Amino acid sequence: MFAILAYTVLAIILGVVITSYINIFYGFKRRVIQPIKNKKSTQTSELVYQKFKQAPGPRPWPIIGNLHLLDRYRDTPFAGFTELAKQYGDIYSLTFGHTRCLVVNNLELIREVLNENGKVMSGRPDFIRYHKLFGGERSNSLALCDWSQLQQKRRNLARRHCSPRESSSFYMKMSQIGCEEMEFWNRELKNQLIPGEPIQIKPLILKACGNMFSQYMCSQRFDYDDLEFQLIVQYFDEIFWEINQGHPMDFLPWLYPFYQRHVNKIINWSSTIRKFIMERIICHRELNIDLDEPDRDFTDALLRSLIEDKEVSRNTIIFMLEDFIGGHSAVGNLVMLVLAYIAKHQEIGERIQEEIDAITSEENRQVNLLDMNTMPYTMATIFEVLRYSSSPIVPHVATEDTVISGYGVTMGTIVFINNYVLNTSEKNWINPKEFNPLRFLEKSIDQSPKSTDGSDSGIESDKVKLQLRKNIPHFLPFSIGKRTCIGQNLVRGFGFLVLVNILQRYNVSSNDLSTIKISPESLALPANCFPLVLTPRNSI
Ligand code: HEM
Repeated sequence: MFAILAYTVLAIILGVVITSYINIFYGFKRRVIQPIKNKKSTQTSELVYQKFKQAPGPRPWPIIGNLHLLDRYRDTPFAGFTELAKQYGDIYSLTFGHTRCLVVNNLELIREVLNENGKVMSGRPDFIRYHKLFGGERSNSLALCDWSQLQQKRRNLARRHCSPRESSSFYMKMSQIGCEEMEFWNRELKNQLIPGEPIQIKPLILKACGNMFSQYMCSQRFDYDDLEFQLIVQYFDEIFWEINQGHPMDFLPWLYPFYQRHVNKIINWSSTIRKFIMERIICHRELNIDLDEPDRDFTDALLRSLIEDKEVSRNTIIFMLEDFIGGHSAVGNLVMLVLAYIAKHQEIGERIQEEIDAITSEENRQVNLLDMNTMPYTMATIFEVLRYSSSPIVPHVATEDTVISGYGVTMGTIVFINNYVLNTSEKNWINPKEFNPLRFLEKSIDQSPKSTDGSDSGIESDKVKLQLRKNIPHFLPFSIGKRTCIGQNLVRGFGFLVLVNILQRYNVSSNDLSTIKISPESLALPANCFPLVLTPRNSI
């Protein structure tokens, strides 16, 4: 009896392994057939079909494919991809579980994928976690859905409000909201701060960012001691961390039952957030919308589109608000990282404070968004954090068979865009391992003598005025192409305001630098991260 059972189990395991291998091997070997112009033919329209091999790569194993190759790089998969590129070249294929993957490791290839082939490379992976985070359906999410007409519509709807142009009325609104919120923030901090003692500052920064986003998009702010608000800010932060982590379940979905508790936690975070958005924001706004008046904010624009456009559903707008309000976690985590690097390199904080003081000392005022262009070192520090943390670009998926750099890419292939290699390569940066904001600065074109009215706040180094380097082709923190980040102006604007308003009033340091643990390849910090010491500046 026992022997029969053992043989049956063995036969099942063998059957699973063989089926898995056949499946993986088929994906590994499959060629892509694409039409090309017939060079011999005199008729320009005549097409012939050519078979394209997939990019080279290691032979996959049954069940796991090539996942074992990244075992050493669990926390730094893109460093692993960079290592593998030394063996297989700048473009290579892998198999994770049963899924074919392509990794591209230089700027030309990245452009070929995201710009030239954007139309067929704009899907997203079908991970279970992505569905669970968005009410069971990842197409509800702007960042995790496949490309579609609805997505185009959602992006257009969001663009005006969520990508405010410099000196537009939306930009000025952002500035005002950010500055006012930092006044609330400062009062709250004073209540909590014990001089010289470290403070867990992350929740407070996230609440400030959360309020900036909800005021900007929904004209609504919440008290810092509002328990529901505190909870959703915390849950958004948990989700930001979660989304930035890889998970074995993504490529081995049969592990799902073993991670049921984790998945339930994710479902609870996102459903609590949605309930909050529904009850505390949308419900009473729906009653008050006046279609004859211009839109006050993003929520008005969404509610208007709900009434005017049959394709837009209530779900669409709830999830869009969730996506965009949730952007505050990215900004909060980014600011925390900047503060961490300032705690590690005190001279960086001092140089930012020099820029702040040059602007504010005469007029004794808050820094606002109009000051951003005269604070190049501050912006360079934010960019250096973006470079140094090298936040990964969300993976893309080929929605049709296509060809990249002469290699066939089969439909469903997940494409990893290795921007880590761009950010860390000695070909692109001098001494890339060094944290140095100056790399984002260059001599100012305007070398006019420094004005004497105190308004010139440009950092001077050996009497040379510096300005921010713009359009560095290999620096792509927000990606390029069809699915580029919609929130980048909000990141720059609100991130800048939070940072300068903190440094205007406080010196930032740490009593124990060893507590500052920063994971490479990620902007996300754990919800419970390091404390910092905020010391009021003498001049304030
Ligand atoms: C430091 C902060 C941020 C960084 C580094 C960042 C970076 C990125 C990157 C790399 C992508 C993927 C682009 C691609 O797949 O090619 C992306 C997508 C996206 N981001 Fe951001 N982002 C940040 C903050 C924000 C904020 C604050 C918002 C909204 C308020 C936002 C909204 C979005 C959306 C909606 C997408 C999806 C666009 C699409 O797939 O069509 N992001 N972001």
